[in-house]
Amino acid sequence: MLVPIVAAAALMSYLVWRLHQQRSMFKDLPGPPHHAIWGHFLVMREIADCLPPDATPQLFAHLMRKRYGLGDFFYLDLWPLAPPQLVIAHPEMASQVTQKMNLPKESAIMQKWTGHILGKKSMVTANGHDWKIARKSFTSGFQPQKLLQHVPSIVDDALGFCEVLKVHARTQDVFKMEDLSARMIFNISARVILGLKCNAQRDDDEFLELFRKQASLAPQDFWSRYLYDISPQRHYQKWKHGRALDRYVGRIVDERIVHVPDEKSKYHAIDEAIATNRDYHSLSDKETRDMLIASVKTLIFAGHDTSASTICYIYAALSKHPEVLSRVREEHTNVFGPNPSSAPAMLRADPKLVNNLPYTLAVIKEALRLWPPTGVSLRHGVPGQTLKQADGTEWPTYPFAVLVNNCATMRREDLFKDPERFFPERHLVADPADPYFVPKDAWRPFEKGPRNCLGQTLALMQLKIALVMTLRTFDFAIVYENGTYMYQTLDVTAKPSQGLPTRVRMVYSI
Ligand code: HEM
Repeated sequence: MLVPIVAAAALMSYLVWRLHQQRSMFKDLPGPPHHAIWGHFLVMREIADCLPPDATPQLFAHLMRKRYGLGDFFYLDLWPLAPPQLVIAHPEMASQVTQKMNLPKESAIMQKWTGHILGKKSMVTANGHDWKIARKSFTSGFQPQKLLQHVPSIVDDALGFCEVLKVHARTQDVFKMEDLSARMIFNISARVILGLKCNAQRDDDEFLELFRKQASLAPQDFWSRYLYDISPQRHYQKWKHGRALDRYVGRIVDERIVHVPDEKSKYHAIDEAIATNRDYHSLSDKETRDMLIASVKTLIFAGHDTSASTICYIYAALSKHPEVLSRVREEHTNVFGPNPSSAPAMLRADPKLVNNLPYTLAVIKEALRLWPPTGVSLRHGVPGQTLKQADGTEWPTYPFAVLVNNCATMRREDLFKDPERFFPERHLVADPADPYFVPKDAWRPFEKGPRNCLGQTLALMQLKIALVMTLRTFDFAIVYENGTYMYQTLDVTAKPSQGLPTRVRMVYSI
């Protein structure tokens, strides 16, 4: 009887000591009101209560800054459920973390969210050698010049999307735009990256289904992202679907290794990566094959998920801002002529036309500012690496998880005048004296530095093409009912709530 009592007392003493040690770490650090026992849990609960339960936590930092008048950075004590955190909400400080120090990714935590989908050595979560090899292998396939050659096939996939929209326009039903746009972008990604023609837009495509099964097993709320998943059944499902996905992608990779396109001009991103590794490594090497498989999964998943939500945010914003819609339509008429059905042929003949759409680009940028699909870069502090303020004060990055919260930065009033307003014109202002001028490094939905988004040129290109193909042909009505509205939910990345219920009407017959 005595042994369990002593053991329980020892455990209690240890926990009290740990709690004290952990909470005192925050004594002199800037942050919201701190509780000696609860740390910042009470603050977190207060902020979470302002939002729907399934809202993405990437907005928390913005709301916290506003409510407690916090500065450019602050610390959060969420032990024992989450690691101690340093939150950054300022462009210059974000640059220190992502460019100057280039702090390593917080791989262990990120893998809890995405490891079963993308693999342990995914380019997004890996550090050091594993990251370098993957990034180097795929960089050339995403050069702007190389991507222009894919414009005709992107146009074809966007036309397929229009065909499906036409059916919805005829039936006047309400459908989930996020699902439809994800299917289009999935087709585009598979073609551009792998030279693979999928039919995700109309059928239940096996490749897309495998991804979706894995994504549905990702943590769906804030805390479960940090907690260990105790369900053996879910572990089994992750393992089973993961193996099926790896086999599927492995077959595609093996096929491309054997059947290299005859001309370099026909290379897709996977062919560029294989060519790079043919020069430096043996392609039969398991490590190289695993890297190719993990990278393909990462590129397809990271690419289609984020761009699909962005299209939704743009349609939602345009449905509320007819003046912006008129201006963007006018730009499309100026570039492609009055007949919307001329645009596909013109783009196929001259892919560079996609670079002549400054206002369309400004619309995309404004949607990404207000609703970034991945608004936080999660890094790990390093001993000796400190955050420096303009007055020379230094603040520790270690032992904290460092959250570069671009979502909060891009809603700052001192950086973006009228931050809650959807105002694409701000991205066209060149005069620094203009109050709407966007300061250097303040717009960062693709992050900056060596770990910035590899696919940003492709993302912007496919978004512009999708908008050219749809905006003059359809009117989009966003139909939330019973007092619901659009916000960003947490579903691996941030997605529009309820998949963005939409009804379309054809305004031009194609
Ligand atoms: C609107 C669309 C997109 C947005 C907003 C976006 C945003 C981002 C952000 C913020 C990061 C940094 C993440 C972090 O620091 O943890 C990132 C990384 C990455 N993105 Fe994107 N992305 C988009 C589309 C794409 C596309 C189309 C692809 C490829 C097909 C892609 C591939 C990647 C890859 C491979 C990385 C990891 C890069 C590295 O760590 O070296 N993304 N993206």
